[in-house]
Amino acid sequence: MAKPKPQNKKSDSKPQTRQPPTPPPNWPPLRPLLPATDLHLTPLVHDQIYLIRNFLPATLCKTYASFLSSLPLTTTPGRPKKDEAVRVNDRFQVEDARFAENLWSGTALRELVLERFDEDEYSYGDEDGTPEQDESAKAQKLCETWGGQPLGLNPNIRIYRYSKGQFFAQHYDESNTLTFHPASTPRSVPARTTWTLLVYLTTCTGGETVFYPDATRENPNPAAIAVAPEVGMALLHRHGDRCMVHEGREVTGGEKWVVRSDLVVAR
Ligand SMILES: O=C(O)CCC(=O)C(=O)O
Ligand SMILES: [Fe+2]
Repeated sequence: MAKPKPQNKKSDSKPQTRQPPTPPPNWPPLRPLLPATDLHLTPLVHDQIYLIRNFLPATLCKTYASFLSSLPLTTTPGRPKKDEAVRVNDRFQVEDARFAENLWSGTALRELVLERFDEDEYSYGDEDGTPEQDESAKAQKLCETWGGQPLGLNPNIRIYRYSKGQFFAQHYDESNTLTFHPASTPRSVPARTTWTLLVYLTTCTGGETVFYPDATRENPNPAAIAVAPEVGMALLHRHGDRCMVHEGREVTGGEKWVVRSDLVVAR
């Protein structure tokens, strides 16, 4: 059932500004991993939500959840700022360009996003076109899908732990502008975030990430789309102007651990 829409509530995806910067933690290596060839970017809602199952294997998720629980997580206050969504979880936030780069290039993510972003639909090198036409059509589709040329992940890394009773109320995720320093070049470039990345490290009862599609004339009462956290699954969803209203449903059993970043594209 569709829920009433929040009144422009947003998540606070901006990095902290007033506190002194948190030093990057000594993250465990992102190993073992499944090769990109064993993984798929599966559309859940075309052009809006993609899933990558087994993005991180269960053993690595276990290592991470236990490592992350040693970090100084802070419980977000129940009372948000005026235009922020109610969010009750324990959280750790850090600016860490190196970890963001590892999560992008050191895993299958970069390859899936850049090469295999529309596997089901796009057939590279089929009989209908020359290789050159295919390349330029693919490049165009890539920029359309991701909102620009993908550069990497937002160094603003957020870790969430939701225990029983914790949740993230309905909101939109905003696009943020930033100056991005791709690992491959010595220069920084103007960039912006276009998609949210969530990586679930655990499964739990409740705690689904639920999306509420807008009503249309053809479908005035669209069903909500609930994604139950799966160990090691990554979810990408479009944010900014075309973000779907979504929430993190209340966890009713177990703990939900999430790593959050955003896809960064050239402006
Ligand atoms: O934890 C979830 O399921 C959703 C998190 C979310 O919406 C956010 O980080 O903006
Ligand atoms: Fe969100």
